[in-house]
Amino acid sequence: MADKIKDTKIIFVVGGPGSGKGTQCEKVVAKYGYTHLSSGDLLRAEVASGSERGKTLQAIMQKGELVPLDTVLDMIKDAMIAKVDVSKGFLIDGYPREVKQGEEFEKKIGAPCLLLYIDAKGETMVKRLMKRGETSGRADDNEETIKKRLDLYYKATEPVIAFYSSRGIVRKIDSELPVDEVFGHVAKAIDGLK
Ligand SMILES: Nc1ccn([C@@H]2O[C@H](COP(=O)(O)OP(=O)(O)OP(=O)(O)O)[C@@H](O)[C@H]2O)c(=O)n1
Ligand SMILES: Nc1nc2c(ncn2[C@@H]2O[C@H](COP(=O)(O)OP(=O)(O)O)[C@@H](O)[C@H]2O)c(=O)[nH]1
Ligand SMILES: [Mg+2]
Repeated sequence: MADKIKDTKIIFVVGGPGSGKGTQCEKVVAKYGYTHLSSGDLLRAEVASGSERGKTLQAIMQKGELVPLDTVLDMIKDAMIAKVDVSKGFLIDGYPREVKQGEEFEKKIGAPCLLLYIDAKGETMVKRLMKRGETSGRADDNEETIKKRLDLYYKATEPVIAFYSSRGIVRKIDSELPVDEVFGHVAKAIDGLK
């Protein structure tokens, strides 16, 4: 894995729940052909499979808590291995959720060259998630779980941004703007990569 991943760009996409990570990642895929791996989607796929492990995961996600680190990391790693030969770059969406997740990722997989920090106000995120909840069918898009996810984001995930800022790889993206303008800034950050 380590030698194969060397020439592949790894981009962490970090932001609160409902900040617009998934929306922007889709646009990056369309323009740059990167591989999009959403840690939340990988977990939801496991839940949908109906496996025993999926049942355990579902209970944790329903509460808005973090699933065990190794579970998510193994899923991301397997998905990366499956694509590494054909991928120009990886968008790792919704990961790391805490500094420890980032450290373990780097030990087992490799270092990110960029962290896209998708930033929106708390009230904006809540509004978007309540709207998304009307159609998403996601068990965690409800008022109570949204509040827990937001609290956990501020407590556990924001420190991730400070951690990578000191390395100079964080680009803060204002996600209050219309989607296409947000993407303009995302594209600039990616174009700036060597
Ligand atoms: N690295 C991760 C990613 C996700 N989760 C679990 O999966 C849930 C959903 O994750 P995700 O889809 O990334 O949700 P949000 O951050 O709310 O963002 P989005 O709305 O983009 O899906 C989280 O609340 C959490 O329980 C986790 O534990 N660890
Ligand atoms: N107005 C506006 N809505 C957005 C923007 N980005 C995402 N949304 C909406 O906000 C909701 C959450 O977006 P999503 O990409 O799922 O966010 P994620 O939780 O960070 O992956 C979706 O219903 C999107 O349609 C944006 O830049 N502007
Ligand atoms: Mg998402």
